[in-house]
Amino acid sequence: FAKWYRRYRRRKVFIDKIPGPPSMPILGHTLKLFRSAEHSWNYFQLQNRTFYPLYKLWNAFVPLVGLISPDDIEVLLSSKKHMEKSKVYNWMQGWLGTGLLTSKGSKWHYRRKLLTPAFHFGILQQFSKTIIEQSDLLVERLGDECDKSFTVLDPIVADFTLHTICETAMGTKLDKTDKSVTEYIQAIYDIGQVLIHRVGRPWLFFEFFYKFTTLRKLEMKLIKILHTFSRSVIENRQQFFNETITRPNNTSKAKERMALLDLLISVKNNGAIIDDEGIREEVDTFMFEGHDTTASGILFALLLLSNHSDVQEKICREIKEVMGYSKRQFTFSDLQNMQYLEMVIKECLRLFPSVPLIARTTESDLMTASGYVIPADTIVHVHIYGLHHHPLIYPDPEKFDPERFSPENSKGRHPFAYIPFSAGPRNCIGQRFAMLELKSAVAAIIRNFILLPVESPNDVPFILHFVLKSTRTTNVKLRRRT
Ligand code: HEM
Repeated sequence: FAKWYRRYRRRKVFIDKIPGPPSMPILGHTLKLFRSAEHSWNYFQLQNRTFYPLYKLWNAFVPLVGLISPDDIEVLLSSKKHMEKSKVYNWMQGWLGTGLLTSKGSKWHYRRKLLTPAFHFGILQQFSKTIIEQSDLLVERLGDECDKSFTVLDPIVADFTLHTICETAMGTKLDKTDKSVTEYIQAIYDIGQVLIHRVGRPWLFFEFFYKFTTLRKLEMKLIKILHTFSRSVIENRQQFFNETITRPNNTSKAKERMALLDLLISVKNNGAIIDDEGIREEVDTFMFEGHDTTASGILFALLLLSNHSDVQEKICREIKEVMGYSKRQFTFSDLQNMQYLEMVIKECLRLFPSVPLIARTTESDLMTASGYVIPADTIVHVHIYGLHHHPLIYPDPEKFDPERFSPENSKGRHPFAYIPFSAGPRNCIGQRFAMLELKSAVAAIIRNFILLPVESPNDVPFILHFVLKSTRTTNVKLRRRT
């Protein structure tokens, strides 16, 4: 008890030093904070706007602070010591196991080193053909929506990103008519809701209480749907792999050119430390991270563009400069040459970062650049959305202005002031893949359609979720571009 009390006192001194409302009793505060996922999103936003360089949530019993200053964020994210995610990520383990997103220590090191080559520049070049083909299919699908009073984009875009990640990283073509695809996308949304619901109910933090709830039963049902889907993807590829690749090729050169699932299967076949369950957890991790985040990025980009016809015109002009009057498909290098489009996507991810909040648990005391000593075992939030919208960092932060990312205007920006893909050793392994997919989809859509507004991006009602989500669908009007 004496040890616990000493730790509590230290945390209390730290928490009391941070400006903000007085710490509230945990239950009252939690009920207030988590009345709904929408309410908690607004509460986080308020904290971000009001306090600088850091804000506090909860109290010394469960110390939780949020960093806002880029200098402090740099100290945390670039540290090799504080790489462990916060405890909330553990609740994803029923679904994702300890895949790359949720693992820690030597397991994370081994897997990160193993999987990094699967996102090498050369592999991306290989994938680009599939990504561009899928973008053309997306355009074909959207063609049916032209001239309607509005189109709900969410299911169409989620379908595109799931097919793209499966056909590239997993080497598996999904059946367009298969119902399990829509079931899988819905299950990912629902499991996010379940986990967020749990975060807001402190009594459910205890496994003993949680395991008797209907929420747990729902979680188990969703996990079954998710695992059945990912296992079918693995079996499919394993069969193909065994039939076509008879002689295992274990050279590092061969591994460099392998897509993610092939790499995992070949490593397992060659007796390295990964088993079927290990492959399953990585497939689940990459299918989730690799489709939900990019879908959110594309949806918000299209919403923004529908409200900014001038930016659509500039993208069009750039496409003409790169392609001339040719109607041929884009290539990897065409997309690489579209620099203005890249600035637009970067600005979209500033305003609507697909992963709005990340969290770590400090392993030992952490001295921030602003002079606070955050005690060990504190949950530390990096509210990426709050950082990207902070008026001290971005003047007129709500304005959509792709020129912020021109080479001249980017000069001198703090490297940790813009972190849609996080930063440091645990940054997003799929960021180049994501940029390529976003560019390909947006370029193909703008080349073929004029987007007209149905709603404003300024009043999207967000909810607290792992991926940036609104309570509403994303709607635009599509007209064929002549
Ligand atoms: C617009 C799209 C994307 C955004 C904004 C994004 C953002 C992020 C962020 C912020 C993190 C850090 C998470 C944390 O610290 O908790 C992360 C990690 C990760 N991302 Fe992405 N991501 C995107 C697309 C992708 C894609 C396409 C893939 C895979 C193909 C991917 C795979 C991963 C993985 C596996 C991790 C965990 C890395 C590790 O901990 O070592 N992401 N991503």
